Amino acid sequence: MTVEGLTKQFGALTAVDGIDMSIRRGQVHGFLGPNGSGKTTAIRMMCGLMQASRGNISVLGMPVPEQAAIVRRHVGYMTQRFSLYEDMTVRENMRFLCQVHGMKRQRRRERISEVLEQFNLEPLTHQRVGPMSGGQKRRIALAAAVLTQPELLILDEPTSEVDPNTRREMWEHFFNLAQQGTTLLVSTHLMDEAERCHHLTIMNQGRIVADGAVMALKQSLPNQVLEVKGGEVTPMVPVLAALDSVSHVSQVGIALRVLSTKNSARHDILEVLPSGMSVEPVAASIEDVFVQATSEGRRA
Ligand SMILES: Nc1ncnc2c1ncn2[C@@H]1O[C@H](COP(=O)(O)OP(=O)(O)OP(=O)(O)O)[C@@H](O)[C@H]1O
Repeated sequence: MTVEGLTKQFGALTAVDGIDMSIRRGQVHGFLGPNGSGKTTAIRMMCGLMQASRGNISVLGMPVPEQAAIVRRHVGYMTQRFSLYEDMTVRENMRFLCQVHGMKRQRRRERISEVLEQFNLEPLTHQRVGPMSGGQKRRIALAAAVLTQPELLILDEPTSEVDPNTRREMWEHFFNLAQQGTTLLVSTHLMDEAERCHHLTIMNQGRIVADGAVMALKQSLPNQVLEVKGGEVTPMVPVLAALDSVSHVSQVGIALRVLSTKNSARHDILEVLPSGMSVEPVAASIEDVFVQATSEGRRA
């Protein structure tokens, strides 16, 4: 899938501001950004569910919105809000979806059985979706999104409300699907999930502020990452944040993680640290990349 110059304006607000994106087949492509940065709006345009103000979209080689109807047959989309019918059972929901996609009866039976087994949903087959937990609904929504064996699967925050074990299971499913050739675009706010992706695009205020393979993004971080530990670190947060050479400080357990673009930072920190505390350079994480890439908007 490729998008060029994709833009969406809601009156005076430019929610998506001329983004270029390219997603390779068989990859798990993470889509990150603070709340309101434009991810869902971009996704909705890619699926042909919302008209772009400007720009070109090509999904599986077909232009959108011109061929959106055909494209949608090959794309699975799991929205943030559940698109399941609450009064129907799991099986009834699946049967309905297959019918909408014009799947023949025999094929429909096969696919529903396969998917129910694949996602361990057999015990829930005949239960109504309404009273189920948020996590169960997410699992069912994912199963529903892959019923038609889409070539491209777009998942908008698929693991919110999901417990850690189910989350792990869902990610196993994502990689199995990618292994079989499905392309996945996954929006998430969870940094451990972002670390798992092959490729990441980070948005801020409607623009792409970082894009690349996970390792490459970490290596290209202009900031050095320093870790401060060895005592009462909490009172040191405002002290370090006030230093000119420090751009960001956050506490992680018993340590502080400090971002800086200046070489003098380690020296400056040592000058204000009480004795017994240390400051050492550490490897960058995707959270560091995210904080650096999206900090401009917060400062503004
Ligand atoms: N239909 C709409 N009409 C007007 N403004 C909208 C509409 N849809 C989204 N917006 C605005 O566009 C901006 C981007 O919203 P969007 O939902 O795309 O962000 P997001 O990155 O998906 O956020 P989140 O992480 O919270 O889901 C926000 O300021 C939002 O209020």
